[in-house]
Amino acid sequence: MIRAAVAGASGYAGGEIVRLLTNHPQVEIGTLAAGSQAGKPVTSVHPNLTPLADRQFTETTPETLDGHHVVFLALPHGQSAALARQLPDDVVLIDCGADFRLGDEAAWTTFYDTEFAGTWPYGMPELATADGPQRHQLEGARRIAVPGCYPTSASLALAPAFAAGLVDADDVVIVAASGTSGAGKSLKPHLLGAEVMGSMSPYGVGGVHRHTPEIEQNLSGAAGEPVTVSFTPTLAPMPRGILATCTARIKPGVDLAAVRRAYDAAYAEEKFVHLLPEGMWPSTGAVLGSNNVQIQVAVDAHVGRLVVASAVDNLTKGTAGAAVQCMNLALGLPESTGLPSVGVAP
Ligand SMILES: NC(=O)C1=CN([C@@H]2O[C@H](COP(=O)(O)OP(=O)(O)OC[C@H]3O[C@@H](n4cnc5c(N)ncnc54)[C@H](OP(=O)(O)O)[C@@H]3O)[C@@H](O)[C@H]2O)C=CC1
Ligand SMILES: CC(=O)N[C@@H](CCC(=O)OP(=O)(O)O)C(=O)O
Repeated sequence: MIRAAVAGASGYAGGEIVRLLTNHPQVEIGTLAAGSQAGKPVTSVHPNLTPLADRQFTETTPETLDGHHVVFLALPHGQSAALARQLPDDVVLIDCGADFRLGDEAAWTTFYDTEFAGTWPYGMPELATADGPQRHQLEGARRIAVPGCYPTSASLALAPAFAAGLVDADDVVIVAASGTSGAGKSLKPHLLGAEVMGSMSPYGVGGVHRHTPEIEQNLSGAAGEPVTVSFTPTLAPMPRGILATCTARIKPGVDLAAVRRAYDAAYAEEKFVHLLPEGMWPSTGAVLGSNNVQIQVAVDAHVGRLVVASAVDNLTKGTAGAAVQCMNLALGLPESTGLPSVGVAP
């Protein structure tokens, strides 16, 4: 059995990792570490985790995380690097924070207020590049940076078009709506029930959201040239889910059939990323609780733009599902082991 620990297990991302691990046939759940909730019963924070009713959160130290094959880090940004440095090299460390996602130190410094910590292999197995999906970088890896939730949705939506050379690199617009769990569970006055119920609002507007450089990094890798994007996130009155609507200027002569061929080639063999049949459009409800990504494409010939919509559950494929998928790849297990490919509906 693989012994796995989770730091930040009392948070939304950590709780979702634990939920998935309870259904993983080859994982034994070890330390569940927390901050302020250390010492409390696991089910006092995550009442859905019934099989762990006799477990308590422990403190987060290198000692409590010792003795595991895998350690998941689901801590606030900037807190993973210090802890990671104190854990052994041979442990598989999977970081759900942003600390090790970016390759460009200048981009990090522009968008984050902590010191640049370095770059780990990026945990998006299906991400298209000119040489095919990048999952081979994760096979046998001992350090993996799990993508942000918006970058998961937007990058999987657009990367096949860039890898196939169907769109221009300098005219990409992404507007994405996220459920409130994307913001974590610490108290934020603008996220009280009264503020978000029955209301939608953009935030991080004007190219300042920290996921902008992460999306650009992913799409530039697919395109083989620098890609710039205009990204606007929106808060939606729902607990989970992201719907990203992405558009890009399409190259002359590219039609819908060529677009669908490119997306089919990228995702036909993928278990979790699905190009929907023509006429169906992604919805957050259809991917809820699953590791799936739904994608649909259209060509708006009137303005010469490719339109791609994608839906993910921000806590599953957007974080914890990707983390477990990466663990499977790192350890040589079948990639989908323990991961739900069927959502809950309605
Ligand atoms: N929510 C999402 O959809 C996504 C989240 N992520 C990333 O995952 C990480 C966790 O996010 P999320 O779960 O949403 O955040 P939460 O605020 O819900 O959880 C944060 C976790 O970190 C713990 N923690 C905070 N400070 C400390 C500390 N000093 N020492 C030990 N533990 C500490 C908290 O413990 P306690 O509550 O006990 O104090 C809690 O378990 C972040 O880096 C986030 O960016 C990535 C993609 C999507
Ligand atoms: C709704 C909401 O607030 N979402 C978060 C993104 C969550 C995410 O993907 O996480 P990382 O912080 O790990 O990059 C935000 O916009 O900051």
